[in-house]
Amino acid sequence: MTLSSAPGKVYLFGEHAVVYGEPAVPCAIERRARVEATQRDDGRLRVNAEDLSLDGFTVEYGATADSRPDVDVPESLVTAATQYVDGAIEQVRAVTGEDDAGFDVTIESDIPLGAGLGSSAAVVVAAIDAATRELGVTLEPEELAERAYQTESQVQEGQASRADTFCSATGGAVRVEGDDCRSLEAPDLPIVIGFDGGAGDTGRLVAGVRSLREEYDFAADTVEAIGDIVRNGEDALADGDVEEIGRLMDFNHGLLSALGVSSRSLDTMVWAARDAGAHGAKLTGAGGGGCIVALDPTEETETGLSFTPGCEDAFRAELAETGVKRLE
Ligand SMILES: Nc1ncnc2c1ncn2[C@@H]1O[C@H](COP(=O)(O)OP(=O)(O)OP(=O)(O)O)[C@@H](O)[C@H]1O
Ligand SMILES: C[C@@](O)(CCO)CC(=O)[O-]
Ligand SMILES: [Mg+2]
Repeated sequence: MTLSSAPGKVYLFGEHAVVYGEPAVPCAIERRARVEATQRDDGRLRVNAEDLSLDGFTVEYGATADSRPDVDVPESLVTAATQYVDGAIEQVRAVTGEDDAGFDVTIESDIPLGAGLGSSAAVVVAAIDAATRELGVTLEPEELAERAYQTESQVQEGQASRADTFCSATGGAVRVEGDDCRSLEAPDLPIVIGFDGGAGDTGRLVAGVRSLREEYDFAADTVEAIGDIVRNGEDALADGDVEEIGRLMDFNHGLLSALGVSSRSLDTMVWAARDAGAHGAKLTGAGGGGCIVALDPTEETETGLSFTPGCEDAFRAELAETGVKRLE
């Protein structure tokens, strides 16, 4: 049996635009997905994902595409639930050359699903790491990130960046532009997260931005302008200028909102954070619902958010210095 964990992330700048080759700066946070893998000798995959619904459920199915999951929940939920883990195991089989390898996989996660904190990337990174090690192969973080990216890309129908998976595999703050992925020196940031209890579908939100961008030149310009914000943000990060970082996050949120990926509750939380005196606030990740990220060294934003109708949870997040962790 092997056990690996990988962190979630927030985007300081650049989600969505990063899919079209603009740079982005995500930052890993100490909220983790833990994946345990044990090899089976019958070639089947059995996934136990307690956090996927309130009750949790176990899915057991074979190595072939037509074998039906043994679970009593709607088909769409099963598909949404299993596609990232399926894709991860496919990568494990490809990288190890063990096409018939089967696994019992158990997932436990502190990262809310579909909320912009990179639960999919964390689960995929931890799953590939645990299952490859179970077969005696240990991947370097870069190779692990690349394999995890292939999985996200497949699930998001070819429309994914390397940002979430690279950040989760390596930890810390990173800069991703196309296939150029590197670690960044970042100041210790006072990150506060607000969560509306909801979720957005990454694939659908990415598709929405893509069609806007194809239809309107000004939407394509908006995507490019997000790239300009990121470049300015890198300078502000290098200078440790938290006020400027916050101002740029505010601007970034406005452009994401223009691209149609915010929501009433995300906007409400962003304004609550600003009213509480945060340096800046924006949605994080794909949007549609889920989380915002704000910067505030005082307690005010966390307190303000916790009294904001529509905000289900407000908490401080620490930077995760380490990406994937090999626990057993
Ligand atoms: N604890 C978990 N157990 C099993 N699968 C999970 C778990 N957490 C996430 N997943 C998988 O990831 C999917 C959610 O990924 P999605 O990309 O939509 O959201 P996210 O990664 O949380 O947010 P974002 O991509 O915006 O940062 C779930 O539908 C499920 O397939
Ligand atoms: C919306 C997006 O930019 C981030 C999702 O966390 C999609 C991606 O980069 O693959
Ligand atoms: Mg995701």
